[in-house]
Amino acid sequence: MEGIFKEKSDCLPNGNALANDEVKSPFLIGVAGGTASGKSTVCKKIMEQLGQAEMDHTQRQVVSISQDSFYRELTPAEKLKAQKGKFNFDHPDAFNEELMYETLQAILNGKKAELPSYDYRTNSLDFDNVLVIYPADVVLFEGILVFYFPKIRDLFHMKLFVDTDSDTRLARRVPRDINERGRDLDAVLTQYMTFVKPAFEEFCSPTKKFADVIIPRGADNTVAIDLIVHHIGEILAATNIAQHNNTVRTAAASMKRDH
Ligand SMILES: Nc1ncnc2c1ncn2[C@@H]1O[C@H](COP(=O)(O)OP(=O)(O)O)[C@@H](O)[C@H]1O
Ligand SMILES: Nc1ccn([C@@H]2O[C@H](COP(=O)(O)O)[C@@H](O)[C@H]2O)c(=O)n1
Repeated sequence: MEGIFKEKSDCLPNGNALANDEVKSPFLIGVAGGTASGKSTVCKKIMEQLGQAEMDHTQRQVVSISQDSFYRELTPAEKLKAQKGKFNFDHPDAFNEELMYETLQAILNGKKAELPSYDYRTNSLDFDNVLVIYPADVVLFEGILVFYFPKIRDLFHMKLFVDTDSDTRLARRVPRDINERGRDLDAVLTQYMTFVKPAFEEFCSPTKKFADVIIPRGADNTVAIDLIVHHIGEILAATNIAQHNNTVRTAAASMKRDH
């Protein structure tokens, strides 16, 4: 997985021009929570309320990425285990921590990144479906263990934890894994009892204490989502003003030079 970072572009696809040595460093928000707690749904709602969801992804000021893109590639023996539901995808070792850190660093340094999507049917990264992350103002990074790794946790400007009760999460995970992830009921329940539940208790749940905002009931909590959206809206407005001022300053300097 090399070459996922591209050099900083001078002119962004969303029309924002960067001065030669200016870096567009986004506000990075971590969104953690147990499996099927509603992390992706919360991110989607935030994007929708900010008017970003319907925008072409090259134009967005707010982008959302998933920790799934950083599952490490499995050895042939691990692949066989995974096919039988006997690989622990909820353990921190299932992720490529270094790549996750380097990618977030690159994004924070205003570089474009290309992330593979994740194919749950084959338990592997899908490099044919790559999500291009252009420099944005706000980046949401969601996943079960985004607050687990201290080095990564320290990169976030804001940390959200989606706190949905475990019965509800299991009731959502079962139909989702059967309908969308190509699993059968027996495998879903065995994986849940063997790996998912114990790993949630050992690795994910303890990271709730690092959150700045805990969102009980996930996407149903419209009050919490409204407050978060309001906060992000203020960040975007401040960024737009700063960019406008910078453009005016650059134009004034160039007029003065030409004179
Ligand atoms: N508030 C909600 N009410 C009903 N279903 C929901 C709600 N939030 C999420 N879901 C459903 O639960 C499943 C898991 O949600 P998702 O947002 O993908 O969770 P996560 O990203 O935490 O795994 C999906 O099928 C989604 O449509
Ligand atoms: N090949 C895989 C990879 C991951 N999982 C499960 O996905 C869960 C994380 O995704 P959420 O959208 O639910 O947060 C995690 O609990 C893994 O068990 C999988 O089943 N197969």
